[in-house]
Amino acid sequence: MDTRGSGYKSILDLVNVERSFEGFQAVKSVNLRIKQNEFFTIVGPSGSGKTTMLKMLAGMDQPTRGDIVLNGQSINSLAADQRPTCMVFQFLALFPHMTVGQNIEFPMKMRGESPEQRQETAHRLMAMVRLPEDYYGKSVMKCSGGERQRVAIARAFAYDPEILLFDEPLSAIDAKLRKTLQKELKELHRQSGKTFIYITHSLEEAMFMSDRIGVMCRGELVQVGTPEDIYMRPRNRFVAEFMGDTNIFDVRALPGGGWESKALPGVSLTLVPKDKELEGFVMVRPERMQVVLPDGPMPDNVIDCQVQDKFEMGARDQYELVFQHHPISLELPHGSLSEVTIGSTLRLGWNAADAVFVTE
Ligand SMILES: Nc1ncnc2c1ncn2[C@@H]1O[C@H](COP(=O)(O)OP(=O)(O)OP(=O)(O)O)[C@@H](O)[C@H]1O
Repeated sequence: MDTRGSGYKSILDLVNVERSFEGFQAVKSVNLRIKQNEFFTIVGPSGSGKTTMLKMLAGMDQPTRGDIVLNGQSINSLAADQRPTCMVFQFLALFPHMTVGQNIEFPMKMRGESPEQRQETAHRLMAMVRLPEDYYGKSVMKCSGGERQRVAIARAFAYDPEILLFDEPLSAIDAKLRKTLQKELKELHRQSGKTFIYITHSLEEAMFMSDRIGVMCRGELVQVGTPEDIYMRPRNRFVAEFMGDTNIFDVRALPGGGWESKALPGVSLTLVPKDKELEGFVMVRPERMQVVLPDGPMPDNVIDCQVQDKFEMGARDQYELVFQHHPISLELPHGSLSEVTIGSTLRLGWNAADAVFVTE
């Protein structure tokens, strides 16, 4: 699939990039154009080829076919240390016997910068990643996980790369600190003007941080788009289901008008087809389902469901229901339906505009 697009300045172009391991294609003919200063996130199930992609961009692995083009020049044959990229890992490769300052200064030392120059830059980078000034002489072994991650990010910036590559940098960090670091990384991206390419298993993190998201499945880049595109306008059923809970119904146009679904027998549906399709699947996100009240507005589609379970998820409540035997998901702000009991009947509905056509 060609997801290169046009009309903007790209820093990195992947042209038919493939990587095979003894006949097994871990990455299949990927075409992608990454914009300068973009925050681009790759998501996908385990084994879908995300790390293999990132390693090829870093020069730690080579494509078996295709070209990686940086600022218009192929960099396939450039070694990792000659590329303007730097990788930040989940299990950060800091030097344990060194101080925070020495770790951050390492790339500058390799470049032969003077101790004064190095120290000045190290302090500037420490301030940038919000490390206290007196941490300069502290052993990294005495830093917390979050502080070490900040040291690793500061050191990555000390290489002064054009592109920073992040392989799940926050996955080993607890939820509260992760949220803080996500905000800081986003701000760092904005301030630095560098291009970030990021891998995460957290869809929430991807949605929160990225300008665009690329979804991988079995080595293929199946969709590239803004977080809203990917969540609300998934290209196929895999992306719809991977990017969050969803209701999926098979649908067919009826000869006399209206639609039917095997999943919802006896219900005549109102839908707005994409591209004059006569059958396929539609997706309705659980938060787009509405509870139909006797004196409230009537959505285009209405079904009576039985409540099977309720899960309180902080600010949101999730409900599992069934229409006959078909599972239905509903998500509401916490406390919206305090009187509903398990086993009771709830009238749900959705508007035609909230049902998105997806291919198999
Ligand atoms: N050096 C290798 N030799 C053989 N197979 C490999 C090698 N590296 C990766 N693979 C295979 O390529 C596929 C993609 O691996 P990759 O690590 O890129 O996936 P991933 O999407 O990053 O997974 P995860 O989310 O679990 O980290 C997997 O099936 C993996 O076993």
